[in-house]
Amino acid sequence: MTATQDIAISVRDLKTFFYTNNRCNKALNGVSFDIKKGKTLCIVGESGCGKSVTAASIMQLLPTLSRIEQGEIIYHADRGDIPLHALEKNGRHMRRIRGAEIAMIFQDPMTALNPVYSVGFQIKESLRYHMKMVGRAAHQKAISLLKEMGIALPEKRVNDFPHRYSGGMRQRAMIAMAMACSPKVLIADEPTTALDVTIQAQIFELMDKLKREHGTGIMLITHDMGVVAELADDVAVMYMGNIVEAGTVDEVLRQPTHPYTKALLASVPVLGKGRNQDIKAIRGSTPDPLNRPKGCQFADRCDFAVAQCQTMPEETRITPTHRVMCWRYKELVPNG
Ligand SMILES: Nc1ncnc2c1ncn2[C@@H]1O[C@H](COP(=O)(O)OP(=O)(O)OP(=O)(O)O)[C@@H](O)[C@H]1O
Repeated sequence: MTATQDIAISVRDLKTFFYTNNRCNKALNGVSFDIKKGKTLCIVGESGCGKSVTAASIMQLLPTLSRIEQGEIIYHADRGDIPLHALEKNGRHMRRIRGAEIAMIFQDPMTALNPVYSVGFQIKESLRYHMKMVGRAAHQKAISLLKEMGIALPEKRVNDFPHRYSGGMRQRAMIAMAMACSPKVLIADEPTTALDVTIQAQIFELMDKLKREHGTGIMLITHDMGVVAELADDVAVMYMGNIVEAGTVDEVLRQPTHPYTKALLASVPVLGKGRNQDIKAIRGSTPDPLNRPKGCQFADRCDFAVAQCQTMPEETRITPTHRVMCWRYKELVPNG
């Protein structure tokens, strides 16, 4: 078990729903996890399972047609616990926390960078707003952040506009901006999907360094099990708005228990195993979120489904850190 002082954000039984055309999509249907200080939590799962909605719920950046229906998001700040779910999303308190104490990086850096201002101006604006740092001190800080992110000639590059940066450099600039105020938590939503693999590796190395040297708690959303193996301390596997399995990276990758986790792992090639490995795509597709099956959401695609799976499985703890939502988990525990 993790001591409370080691947790940066705890999410408990979070339910976030979308309301469109008088219909309700239970995008998050009771999600619980912790983002620990100085650790990386990877959230994995297929498209539409709720990864981005989880991030948007924490940041209080949900679209207008959605809302948090139930549950808690507690930010354990040095000054005390702050219930983020209860803060007004555009209120002063949330604006002070967002970007400064909890920062986010996106797949597309232009989501965060404004094309009409220089990169340096944007970093300095964040330093001014959140840290009251201005003038020469802010300028020097912007340069040192770009340098820390591995941008060559930062004294010159600080004055460039984002369009003069390459894709990888923009991503670094966005991380520099996110890190400007030394956030306690960094939420990264598929931050390297659009980049080539060498740049991808450099960005991940950078994030790992931030975690080690600044004690930043990282929540990394990814499709990529290779990235999980490389970077995660903890893993949460999502399917249709539920965390179906969670645990330490060793538990989830070495002893996957939920049929969905097993299927996800079987669907990716393993480096070093050669060309003849048995790679299996997960059969079927995710159900219509507006017309969900009654019980286990994965049952229709599951090779182990039985009649009991027509009712929603309870969450069971296999170890203090490893939990699973599957009626048949006991039969499926490796060596179990
Ligand atoms: N702006 C929106 N309006 C209506 N429904 C939405 C919106 N954004 C997300 N949803 C719904 O919420 C659910 C969760 O979506 P979410 O974007 O979190 O998935 P995801 O796991 O991040 O997928 P991806 O990997 O494709 O980004 C889906 O059913 C999706 O259709």
